[in-house]
Amino acid sequence: MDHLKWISGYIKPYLKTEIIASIILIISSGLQVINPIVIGLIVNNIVSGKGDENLVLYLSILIGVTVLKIITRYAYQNMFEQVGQNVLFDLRNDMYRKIHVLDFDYFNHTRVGDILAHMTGDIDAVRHFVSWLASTIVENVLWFVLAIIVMFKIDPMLALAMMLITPFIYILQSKLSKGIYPKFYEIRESFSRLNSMVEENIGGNRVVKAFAREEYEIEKFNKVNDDYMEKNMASAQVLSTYLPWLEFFSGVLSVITLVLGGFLAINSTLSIGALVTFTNYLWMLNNPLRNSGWIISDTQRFFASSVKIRALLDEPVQIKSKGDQEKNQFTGEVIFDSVNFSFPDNSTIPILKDVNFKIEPGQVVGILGKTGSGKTTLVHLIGRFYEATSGSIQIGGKDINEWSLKQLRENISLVMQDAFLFSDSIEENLSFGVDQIDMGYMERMSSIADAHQFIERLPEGYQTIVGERGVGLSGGQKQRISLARSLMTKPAILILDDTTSAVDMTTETKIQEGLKEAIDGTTTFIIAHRISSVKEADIILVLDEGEIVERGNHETLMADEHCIYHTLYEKQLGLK
Ligand SMILES: Nc1ncnc2c1ncn2[C@@H]1O[C@H](COP(=O)(O)OP(=O)(O)OP(=O)(O)O)[C@@H](O)[C@H]1O
Repeated sequence: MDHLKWISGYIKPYLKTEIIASIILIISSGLQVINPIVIGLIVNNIVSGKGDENLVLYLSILIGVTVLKIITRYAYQNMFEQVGQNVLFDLRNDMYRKIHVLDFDYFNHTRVGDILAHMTGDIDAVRHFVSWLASTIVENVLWFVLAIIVMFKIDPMLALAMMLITPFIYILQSKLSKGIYPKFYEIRESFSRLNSMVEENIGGNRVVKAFAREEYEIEKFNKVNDDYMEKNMASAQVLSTYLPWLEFFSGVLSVITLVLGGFLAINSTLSIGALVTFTNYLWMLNNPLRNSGWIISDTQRFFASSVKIRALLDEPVQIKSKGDQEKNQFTGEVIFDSVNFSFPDNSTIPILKDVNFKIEPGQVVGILGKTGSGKTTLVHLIGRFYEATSGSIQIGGKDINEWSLKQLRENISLVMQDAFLFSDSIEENLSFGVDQIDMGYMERMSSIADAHQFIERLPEGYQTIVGERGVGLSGGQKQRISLARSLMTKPAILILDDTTSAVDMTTETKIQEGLKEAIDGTTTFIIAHRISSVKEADIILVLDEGEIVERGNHETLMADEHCIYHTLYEKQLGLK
């Protein structure tokens, strides 16, 4: 019921169409009652020897009703499909929107394949319910109820005899309903696993090939595929247990009509015409019974899919935007005051411990430290991708929570470790964060990132499509485009997370020279493993197991021969 209430919220904007379609559906179902009565009248006329009296009228009614039934059925099916498609559109939009507000943390725990399964199979189960299933349920219930009412009017005893089977039908239907729901839930789970596996294997196909693990992966896939097949077989098994019984009871109705109805007709308690009418109504009773198995199964599929979709839509967002939306001048001051951080799912393991620093606008900060020491996590806190567990962070003179997320992130450019480019033209990739494209500026930023020259050499220059459906780029080329993209937004704070790790030293020096001019006035955090990348920074922070263990500039840090920085410098120069 809860799921019905939820989906009715999505139907509400299209209530007018839904109501008109429902009225047409009721009329169409009502029309089903007429023809059996008319056929009964024709038969009675023949039996009583009245012959073709009113035959033309009766035949006209039969034809008229049949045509009307076709028209009304076409009309309401079309209208319900329209509502279904609109609901599908809105739901897909809401899910897509939700994906964009969910935290980094959600994606740390959720497989992409799961989300894709919700956005395809699950959402289609909902559309199927709104477009077809809901109206089929109403239609079948109407047929059944109308047939019973009319049958009671014609011959209460025969109708009552037919009603005797309804308790059995009810028991069968509720058993089927209870039995099939968990099966569908398991199918959806298994389908998500299957999806994730395909998605991971396509993404990681190079690793699979490099390790010659194709057979192993195929075997792994076969297991998941087997599981999916088994789950489907299990649901088919439940259906095949109950469907023959529903079929059997619908057959019993025919037997009752023929045996009891025949007996009553022989005894002249029931006219032949009434018996023929009864036999014609059998279809209105039989069909809902036969359909009920599929209807219940599809409804449970809708419920199982709704659970998945609603779990995504209701997923709590930890990082909420509290501030106002107006565009504020943003200075690049960054203050960390006793900041501690642990990941929500691993709250006992501290990742950052008592981090304190104050960075003035325009300063360049180098962050060094062993792998896993917390460098990336630290800069992720600046963009509020995670919330500090304790302590406070001030950006641009305000507590970080007082900025709206939009304001904050529009003023911060983060070049991530893995340079991700969209399957689009280079121009589109570069202008991702800006509203208006200024080609001159784009080329200048690309030159600073040492990307302009190689872009110009590509088949279609800035219009070249890159990524999945375009040309392939080297790791260093992707990094350079990604750096140019971040410069395009003229951020107050620029964060470069190992951005030049894949470029050679000469290119790195060239980029550094260009950056000096481009980032003038921009607070810049440079995470690096090479000392050459941070040597010229105003402040260098050395992290070790989440703590800042050394700080200063190149000269002051080099003064201490025993410090980590000094040792690292000598190692990188090959002196140690
Ligand atoms: N989503 C996560 N959930 C739990 N722990 C995580 C998560 N992401 C990172 N960690 C852990 O946090 C610690 C710090 O990771 P972080 O990525 O900040 O290190 P890093 O210094 O940037 O490393 P690298 O130089 O290799 O990029 C590591 O021990 C890592 O295992």
